[in-house]
Formats: sequence, C-alpha cells, structure tokens
Amino acid sequence: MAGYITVEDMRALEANSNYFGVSYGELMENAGKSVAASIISKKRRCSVLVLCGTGNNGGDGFVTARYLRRANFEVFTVLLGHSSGIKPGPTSVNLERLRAVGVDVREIVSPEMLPKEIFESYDIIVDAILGTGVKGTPREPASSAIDLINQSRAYKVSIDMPSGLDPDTGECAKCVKPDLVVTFHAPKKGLEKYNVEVADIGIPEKAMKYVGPGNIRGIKTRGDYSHKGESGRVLIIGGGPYTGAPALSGIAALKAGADVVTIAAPARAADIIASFSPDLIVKPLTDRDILVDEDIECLTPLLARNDVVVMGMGLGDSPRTLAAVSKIMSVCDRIVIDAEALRPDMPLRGIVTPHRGEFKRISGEDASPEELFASETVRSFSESKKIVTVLKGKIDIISDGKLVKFNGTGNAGMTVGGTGDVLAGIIGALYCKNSAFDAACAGTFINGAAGDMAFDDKGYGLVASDVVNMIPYAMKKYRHYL
Ligand SMILES: NC(=O)C1=CN([C@@H]2O[C@H](COP(=O)(O)OP(=O)(O)OC[C@H]3O[C@@H](n4cnc5c(N)ncnc54)[C@H](O)[C@@H]3O)[C@@H](O)[C@H]2O)[C@H](O)CC1
Ligand SMILES: [K+]
Repeated sequence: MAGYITVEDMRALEANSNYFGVSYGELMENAGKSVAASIISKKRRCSVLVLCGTGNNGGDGFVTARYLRRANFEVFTVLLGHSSGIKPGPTSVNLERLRAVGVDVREIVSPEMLPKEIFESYDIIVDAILGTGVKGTPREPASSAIDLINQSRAYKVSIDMPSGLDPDTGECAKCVKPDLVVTFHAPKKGLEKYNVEVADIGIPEKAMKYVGPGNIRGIKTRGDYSHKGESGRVLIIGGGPYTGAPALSGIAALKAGADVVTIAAPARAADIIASFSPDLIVKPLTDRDILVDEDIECLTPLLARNDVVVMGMGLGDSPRTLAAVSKIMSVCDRIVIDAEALRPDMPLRGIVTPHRGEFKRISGEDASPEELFASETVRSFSESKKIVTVLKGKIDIISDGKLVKFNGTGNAGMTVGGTGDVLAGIIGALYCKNSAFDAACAGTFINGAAGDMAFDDKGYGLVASDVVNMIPYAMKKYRHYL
C-alpha cells in the first residue's frame, strides 16, 4: 500500500488535479463509481440505504447511489440537511442527476424526522455523511443517524472514511463503525484499524509530480492579524559590480510578502540600489566596490535580526568577496544562495537556485535538461549536501534530497536577465514562514506564473521588473484556487 496521506495533502492533490485537467466532478464520479463497484463485487442485487451529508462526501454518496441503481439495486437516499445547504458544484449536480434517474432523495433536517425503521429494513447502508471536511463531533441530524447506523444489522460501507472520524489521527468522539471503508487514492493513518479498500479516482500523475495551486494554498504569508516584521525579514547581501540584481531580489521579496527587506551592498552600489525604490532599506558596506571580510563585523547584527538571508546576486567574483561569502554562508542556516555565490568550494546550505551552468559548477554534473528531468541527479546532489536545490530550466527541478517536484510555469521570455534574482527574492520571502522545500516549490511556481502573466502582457518584450510587478497577482490568483 502507498504511504499514508494527510487530509491537507489530499486537498492539495485535488486542487492540483483540477489545475492539471481532471476536475472535481470527474474525481467525484470516479469516487462514487468505485464505491458502487466494490459493493457490486461483494453483494448480489439487494436493497441499499444511502445516507448523504451536504458536503462532497455526500456527493460521492449520490454518485454511488446512481451506479447502484443502474446495477438494479433497490436504492433509497437520505440527505441529512436541506438541499439548499449544498454549495453549488459537483455535489449539487449529482443530487440532481440522481433525482433525474428516478431515485428518491428524502431531505431530513432534524433527528425527529429520521425514519428509524428504515435502518433495519435495508441490506446495506452506505455512509456518505462526513468525510475529510468533518469539524468536531458530529452535530444533528448526523449524530442520531450515526447511532442508528451503528445499531443496524445491515452491512455498512463508509465512503472515504467512517463519518465522524479524524482521518489523520483516527480520533473519533462519535463515528460510524463500518464493515468496509472505501477510501480514495491512498490510505489515511487514521484508518489503520479498519477494513479498507483504496480506490484510484484518477488523480493525474502530474498533480503529484508537479507543483500546482495545491502546493500554494498552504503557504503561510502575511495574515490578517500580522504585526510589522511578523511576515518575515529578509537580508539581501548582494551588489557591487552589479546593482540591479539585488534590487530586483529585494523588491520581489517585498511583493512576495516579506515585511522588511534590507539590502547590504558595497558603498558605491548601495546609493544606486537605494535609488531604485523607497521600499528598500539599504545598508552600505565598508568598501566602495566589493564585499570584503571587514564587512562581516557590521553584517553580524543584521544576520541575527533577519529571518532569511539571500546572497550572491551582483556580488562579482573577486577572491576577497568570495572569501567573505564563504564565511557569511557558514554562519547562516536559513539562506538562499544564488549566482556568484554558487561555487563548489562554498559551504552550501539552505536553498540553492542554480541554472544549468551553475549546477555543473557546484555538482560537476553537466546533463541536458531532459536528462536531468528524467534522472535523480538533483535529488542525490541535494541529499549529499543536505540542501534544497532549485535547478532552473524549462521545467524546474526542485528537491530536498528525498522528494522531487517539477515546475512547469514560466516561459522562454524569462531568459531575460534578472529573473533568477526575482526567483531568489520570492523564495527568500516565503522561506521566512515555510519550510525550505515548500518555499522553494511555491516560490518557483509563483515566479513562473508571474512570468507567464508578464508574457501575456508584453510577450518577449518582458523584462525582469515586469515579472516582479506580476508577483502579487500570481499569488492572488493561485492562493484562492480551489
Ligand atoms: N480528496 C479527493 O480527491 C476527493 C474527495 N472527495 C470527497 O470529498 C470529501 C470532502 O468533502 P468536503 O465537502 O470537504 O467535506 P465533507 O463532505 O467531509 O463534510 C463537509 C460537510 O459536513 C458538514 N460538517 C462538518 N463538520 C460537521 C459536524 N461535526 N457535524 C455535522 N456536519 C458537519 C459541513 O457543514 C459540510 O456541509 C472527501 O471525504 C471525499 O469523500 C471527492 O468527492 C472525490 C475526490
Ligand atoms: K463517510
């Protein structure tokens, strides 16, 4: 059996499935059909009572009832609630489809209305009252229905999970005690002690392997009650020969949700960077032109005050600078390392964001994107260094040494300079409040999605600052994707 899956992971898969082309309605159709098939494979034609809640678990029940009816079972359906309480979507559609094939669906809104005798007059009872959306102890009329189901001698089948059970923990203040549970896609830890069948409901492989809206929905960023600084403080150590790169990273980090972004840059570059945006705090370092060892003293309090460091972009590669970079890197644990700082002799940590050439420099592996896509090169490199790697390409490859995810957002217009700096800034912002792997996956998806929005707007004329401007729109579009 596949490993256990959590409710949160299932919701992410559902959202990704919808995004990659298999709709909630199709998933529900496959779910209900699989429950009916399981019953038909075990029981000759007989009478079935289907009890449905007002959520999608109930929707699965409506589909199950329709397939059992089609197989000439005698089916009676009870909706525990009023049909007006069903949200528009696959569940309401399937209620109508069930009624359209002539199956009676009685709406029961209070326990007194429950016809107790029917719990003893059907051979099978299908429990489609509550699934992963249960919150707390079952309320009426679900509560009384669960009691009546448990007192019945009928063969009891629970859809997805016994109604009332917490699928992640198995806790159950009051829940159905089924003979069989037909759950979807992968087993849940809370079902360990039940007789469980796992049904494939057609979640596309892309939904599992690629980053999608389902991986964004759980990302923590600025909340309604956040105080200044709570959403993350990012320190960018960059600039010197180049001034645009750290500025792009800094503004991208702000637009991705960081509260405060400080850019530490050599003196000459600092003034220029500060002129790019009033939103950036810029800290000039000691040397006019490059980052040097002497800067480490003044950087130390900044390193302590910030949640995440993003380092590399625009620093240049003078030996004095690289020596300082190595020392700074060795004292940071939440760091995003990009561009010139990506070198094999560096104590790489946190998250690295190489393109193909930089990946060859740090790993010695010069494989084509196709080979890398098909190989486990990135995973094993990440495992060996105990870091998260974002290998940028047409398809980005993200790994923490155990998991591998691909990202398909983005376009050829993003080969323009600076988009890597933007990515590093977005990931740095998300890394303030999320795990390295989640920040890397979500940041890569958002960066590409912002690039796609910029491409829609400007075609191949897009520049990195156009991508930066689209970050809030991309986050808004995909964080509420359900
Ligand atoms: N994961 C998948 O790929 C698929 C899952 N499907 C099915 O969808 C349910 C989850 O549906 P959801 O609408 O999120 O929640 P539920 O139907 O479980 O319940 C929500 C429903 O119940 C009411 N409710 C919540 N708590 C209580 C309570 N303590 N007492 C009474 N009523 C409660 C709430 O108000 C809502 O009305 C999943 O389990 C699968 O069965 C898809 O259909 C197929 C793909
Ligand atoms: K159920």
